[in-house]
Amino acid sequence: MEDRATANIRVDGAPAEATLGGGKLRWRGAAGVERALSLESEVLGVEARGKEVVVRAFVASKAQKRRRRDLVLEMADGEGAAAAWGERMTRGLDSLGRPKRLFVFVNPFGGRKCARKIYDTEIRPLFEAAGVTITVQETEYQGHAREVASSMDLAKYDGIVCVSGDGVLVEVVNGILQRTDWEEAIKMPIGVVPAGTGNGMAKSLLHVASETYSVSNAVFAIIRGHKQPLDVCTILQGETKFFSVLLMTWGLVADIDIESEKYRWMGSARFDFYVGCRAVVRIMNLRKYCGTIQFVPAPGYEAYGEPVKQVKNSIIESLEQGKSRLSSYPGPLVELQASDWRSIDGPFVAVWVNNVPWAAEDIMAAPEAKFSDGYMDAVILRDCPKADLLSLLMKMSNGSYIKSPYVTYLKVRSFQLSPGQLVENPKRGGIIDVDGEVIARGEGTYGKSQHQDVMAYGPPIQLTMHQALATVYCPNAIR
Ligand SMILES: Nc1ncnc2c1ncn2[C@@H]1O[C@H](COP(=O)(O)OP(=O)(O)OP(=O)(O)O)[C@@H](O)[C@H]1O
Repeated sequence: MEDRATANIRVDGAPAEATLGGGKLRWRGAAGVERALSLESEVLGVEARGKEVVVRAFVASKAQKRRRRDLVLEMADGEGAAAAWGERMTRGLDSLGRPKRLFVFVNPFGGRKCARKIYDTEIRPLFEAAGVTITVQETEYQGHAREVASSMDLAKYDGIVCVSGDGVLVEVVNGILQRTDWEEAIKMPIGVVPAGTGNGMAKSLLHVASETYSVSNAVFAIIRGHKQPLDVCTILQGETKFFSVLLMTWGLVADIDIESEKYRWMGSARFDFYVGCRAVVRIMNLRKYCGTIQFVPAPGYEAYGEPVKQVKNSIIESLEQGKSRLSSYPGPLVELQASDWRSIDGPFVAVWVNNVPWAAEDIMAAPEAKFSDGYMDAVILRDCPKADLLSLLMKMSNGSYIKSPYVTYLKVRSFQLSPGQLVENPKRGGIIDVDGEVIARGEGTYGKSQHQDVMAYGPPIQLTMHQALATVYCPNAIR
């Protein structure tokens, strides 16, 4: 859109002169006020209709909330001018590299069970206005998104969208990485539209780009098609592997979260109330877990912990074994020296390892986390007087809790958790949760007898980062 075009038009019945150039459509409105629309950041699509050009816009108002608006330009020079302007603007939009064909997962059971309604009322109309061809797949059971992502014909689509919580996103990443063509497949951009109870990724992407957290802003980010590389963490225990893009939690927050599951039937408001009460109960009867963590610190964090004399580097061993079997993604190929490792011994109140800043839309667990820096942000809480703990948890809503003297916050390349039993009850273990799913439960924890977890509680669980392995749609260039 280097060249400039002008035309006499009528907008909302009032005559005006319009200019098209530099990626902007400008015109003088009825009161003589100059108006402008940016093709890149405000226009969804364009259509020539007889003598008219309809510009489907999504504009930010003073209150910052974007709204749909159709601008109808009536061309004084008739149909030929309308067709030429329609084509010119369409060429301008096409040059932006926006996705045209999207595969959309909708989890009808996500969050408050209204993802389907959100899709019909808020999401589909925006995609339609942008002329995006959509293929929708409702997820029918747990693991369905993973299955589909592991076998679908990706050549038919420009991107995959998850209208869900973080759970479906994680399934899609895991499904893609189990493909034999994973190396190419993982380049497929993935979009997230928040429609679950845990929407940490959508919140992180919108917040870092200074966009308001909303369904429509998340959809518009996908339509605009900006992309952001995303680190993927391989979680490994022996032969068992799992890929994570959000966070691992052990101790306090995992306990509150998982023990609250059984009260889900109560509905969201009472569920939130229950989580609050549960948090207070957990603080009153604060649990501390034995265990050890080991890590390879990022540059600048070498002073944390104690040097480790002997590390059995099973990360590399397991990944090397995986490589020889070929096929799916083996995990990152890292060369870590034994001398790089440091360790911290328990007891621990909580350990959280994060890839992105927000763990949910109201919990900023790792304010320093970056999407593709190749590091995890580890948060360690070893002890904290009960009197300070509630206020510390409250400050998780804006991330300021990391300033507490009881919190250790550091960036690491690799991390190993050897979870132990409760200090006050050696017969009882804890819960390890990755991206909202329990991966290991110790003896005596809630749900132990009902579920077979993917990993065992006790043996070391290792986390290693693969920098910028995946790609997500984001609102605009992220710092
Ligand atoms: N039709 C379905 N029935 C049951 N489970 C489903 C269905 N579709 C998806 N799931 C599972 O629901 C889980 C959570 O999905 P999602 O993250 O979208 O919602 P959520 O409300 O944020 O859930 P959670 O709070 O458990 O994280 C995923 O593991 C997914 O596999």
